[in-house]
Amino acid sequence: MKSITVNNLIKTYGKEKVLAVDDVSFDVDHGEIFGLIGPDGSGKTSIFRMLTTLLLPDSGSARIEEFDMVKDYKKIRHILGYMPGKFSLYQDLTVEENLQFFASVFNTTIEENYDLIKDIYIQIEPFKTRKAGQLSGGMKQKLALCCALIHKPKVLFLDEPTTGVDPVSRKEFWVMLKRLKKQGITMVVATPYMDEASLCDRIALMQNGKILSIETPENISNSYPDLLFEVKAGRTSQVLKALENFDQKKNVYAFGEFVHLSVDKNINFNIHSIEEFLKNNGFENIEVKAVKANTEDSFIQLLSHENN
Ligand SMILES: Nc1ncnc2c1ncn2[C@@H]1O[C@H](COP(=O)(O)OP(=O)(O)OP(=O)(O)O)[C@@H](O)[C@H]1O
Repeated sequence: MKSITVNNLIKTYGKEKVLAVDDVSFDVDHGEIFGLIGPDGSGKTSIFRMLTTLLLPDSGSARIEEFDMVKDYKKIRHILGYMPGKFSLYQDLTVEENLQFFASVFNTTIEENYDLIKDIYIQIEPFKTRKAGQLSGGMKQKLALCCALIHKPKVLFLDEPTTGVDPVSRKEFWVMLKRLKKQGITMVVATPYMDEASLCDRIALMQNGKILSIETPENISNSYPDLLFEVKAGRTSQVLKALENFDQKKNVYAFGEFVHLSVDKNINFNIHSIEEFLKNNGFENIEVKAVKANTEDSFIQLLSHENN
């Protein structure tokens, strides 16, 4: 049996029937970290709200462990933890009071389940008398995770858990998630960060309420269908503008300090033609290298394919 099974979920909003989730199906194994990746408005939060029993679907079904999302919603609430994107904490309560509150909602105590949160809680324990509203972003996030874990859930939903958090805290957060995975907890994580996507076991790439692909990060990169080049020649914005007019380009976009340029694999293509083109357009110190696509490149490719 899978930990989560989702079948043909559809969700619309309002009289206009805005289609937020469009026939979405996927399943998640026990102890898997499953990523939902997509731009704002692609439907991630709506899926989370349905699976955490806070919102009814128009149609479709889902099971969390052995329970039906609609019929068994009360049982599901006992076995899932939810860390919503916007803060779930009571800003005027202290760190310890927040944790006690969440424990009492589930008829448990901090002591009873301390083992599961220990590694995370010791990092914020020195501030246990501080109000949650006065914590840094990284500490708030650790407290929110402790609160979501305090009743020992089997399944954990994390909606953009690292948005607005500094890079060091983001890294630490993923170390914590990997530890929870070792304890057998199933996790579904929505994130807009592509480097985090590659830390998931499998990822679903989403756009306009639909899942475009579900794959391991490695397979997503390996199945990239085009040739990909990394280009540098001075100011990225100028290189980008020039390469927009490169005849053989499929996609061209900024990628950190580089420009990434993709070209159809099936045409007879010589890498030197990129350098020549840039030289003819007045660029100097040109560096061009063939590179392997990562998750972000694959996502851009899938999106452009969908939009054409
Ligand atoms: N309560 C609502 N009423 C009307 N439309 C809504 C409502 N909630 C979401 N939507 C719309 O449904 C679509 C999907 O939104 P959703 O919040 O699920 O996406 P998301 O991927 O989580 O994006 P974000 O990260 O911005 O929350 C969007 O077009 C959004 O405007």
